[in-house]
Amino acid sequence: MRASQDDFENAMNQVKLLKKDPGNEVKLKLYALYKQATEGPCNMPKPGVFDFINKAKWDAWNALGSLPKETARQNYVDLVSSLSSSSESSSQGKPGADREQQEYENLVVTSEDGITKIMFNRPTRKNAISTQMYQEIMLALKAASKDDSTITVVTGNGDYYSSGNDLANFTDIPPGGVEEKAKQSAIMLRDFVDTFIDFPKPLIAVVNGPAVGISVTTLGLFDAVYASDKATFHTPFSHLGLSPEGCASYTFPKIMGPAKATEMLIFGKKLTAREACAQGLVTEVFPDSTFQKEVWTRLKAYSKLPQNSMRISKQVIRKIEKEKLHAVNAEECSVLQKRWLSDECMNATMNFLSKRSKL
Ligand SMILES: CCCCC/C=C/C(=O)SCCNC(=O)CCNC(=O)[C@H](O)C(C)(C)COP(=O)(O)OP(=O)(O)OC[C@H]1O[C@@H](n2cnc3c(N)ncnc32)[C@H](O)[C@@H]1OP(=O)(O)O
Repeated sequence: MRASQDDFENAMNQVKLLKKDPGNEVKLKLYALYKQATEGPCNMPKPGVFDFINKAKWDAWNALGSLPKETARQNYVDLVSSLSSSSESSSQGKPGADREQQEYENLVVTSEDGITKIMFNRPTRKNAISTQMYQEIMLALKAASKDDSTITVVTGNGDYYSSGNDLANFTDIPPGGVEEKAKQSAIMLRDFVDTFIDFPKPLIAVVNGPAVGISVTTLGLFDAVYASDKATFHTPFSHLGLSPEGCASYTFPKIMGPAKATEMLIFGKKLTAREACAQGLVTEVFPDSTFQKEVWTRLKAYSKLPQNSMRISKQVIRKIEKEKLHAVNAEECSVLQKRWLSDECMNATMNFLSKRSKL
């Protein structure tokens, strides 16, 4: 089977996750295959002999001759896949060695061009948010709030932005029983949402695919939301015996009006990206084929705007709401603490985990 554009884009993301530097030779090969796959045969003038780096790159690309774009794309995907598996097996052979370098298990966090990017990285679980991942997201946001970047971006690796709360979180019951679990979860959720409410810089969501549950509700706390036209927005709280969180009980009616918010938050209506944009939850929708390119070009331009001015403007825009949002968050968490103990919620969770239901 030929590698699709999605496979190619996933492979490009995978390269950033490699735990071990693959070495210059492999990096040149990756560069050449990438150029061939995206631009076709080498079309650049040959760099001078003393321009060592660009000449090495040119040589590698030129050596691919007239290799078809599709074959280059496939070879790129295959090469990344072989690198990913060998880097995984070598890290398994040296427990702890690579762990120190990788700060987060479920996120990839990078800082470049004035932008800190926090990428959910559990693609095989559709980026479902495990208990550990909630903690990591809070840590990453707190670090981003203090780093040199001007804006912070949250996105997902793979085909989903995030499928929301990992429903297996509720299977890890502490010695205090389910009541204790519900209490701990409510505390964690409150801290988690508070971190978004208090985030001091422009916070942008790059919604690369479907979003579910808490990954949708928290969008109301972002400053801009850019979505691929493949993204959908789904808050199936009633189906799960739950109630809204992420301050959506306040932000959604405010953003889209109470009637539209009811359809989403009570009846679980799933919105397309264009519908979510028409309702004001999404800032702008892009065709999936050009999504990453268009959004990152724009974000790079925004990131060059004066840092202090952007911070202060955000403060002015949000200040009036902060106290209200914290109160809403506290109330939602207290309601959910009881909901998690309800038969409706427990049955829905068990049905999903025993594979009897899906959204
Ligand atoms: C503690 C604080 C709580 C805060 C309150 C938050 C509330 C919410 O976020 S409510 C929303 C919760 N999310 C869901 O109910 C989504 C459940 N998932 C699904 O319905 C489906 O997985 C899907 C529609 C998201 C994707 O379907 P499909 O494309 O068919 O992919 P798979 O189901 O095969 O998914 C692959 C793999 O990942 C597992 N998985 C996906 N999402 C979750 C999840 N949210 N929780 C746990 N596991 C998830 C899925 O079970 C598959 O696993 P395997 O079968 O073992 O491969």
